[in-house]
Amino acid sequence: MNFSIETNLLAVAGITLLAVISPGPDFAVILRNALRSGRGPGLATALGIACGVVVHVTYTLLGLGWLVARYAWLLTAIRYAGAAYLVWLGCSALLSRREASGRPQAPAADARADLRQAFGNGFLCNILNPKTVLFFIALFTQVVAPGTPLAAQVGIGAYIVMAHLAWFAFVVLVLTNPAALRVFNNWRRAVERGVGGCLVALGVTLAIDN
Ligand SMILES: NC(=[NH2+])NCCC[C@H](N)C(=O)O
Repeated sequence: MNFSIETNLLAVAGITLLAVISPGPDFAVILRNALRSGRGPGLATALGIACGVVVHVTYTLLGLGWLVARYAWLLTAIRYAGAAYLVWLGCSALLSRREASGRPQAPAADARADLRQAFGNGFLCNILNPKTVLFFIALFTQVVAPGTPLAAQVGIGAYIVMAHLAWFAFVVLVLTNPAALRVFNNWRRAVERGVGGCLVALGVTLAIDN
């Protein structure tokens, strides 16, 4: 088959958008952090996710995807670590006692710690998702390589990073606008429990799903 580079780029653009937008662990952790801690930590979570994607893009561009095929235990290890992390995030949302989203009067040091923690949540959640690992390997072996010029491959990587950042930042901005927060504040406990339950369910599914 002889796909033109334009066809390939369109395919990559479309496949990426679908993968980014379809709800999964990253989406759940964005919900958890934006609703719990507000806009700043929500955006820090989105940035963490995007940095996780930078890592996926980097090892894929370096041609290290074959490691996962060669050492199957690598993917298994990522899967169990990711599952445990999601269950932990979910349980902490289920058991959370925090008040008022965004905690406007939080001391500066607390606020910085919140941002760092939120960034780490997004980063780890993304990096430990075996489906994202497989997404990159499949995309770069089936659609991008081997004839695609390196500059185009780097451009595709940058596009995938930006697509994650833009989508998840957009979700955070929507969730933390005043109207949405008013609704959320009336249902705070239920929503936090619901999101926590989803995270635990995603973790358990990841652990038992082959
Ligand atoms: N290309 C990917 N698989 N990206 C990460 C997954 C994004 C997915 N929509 C989620 O919310 O978890």
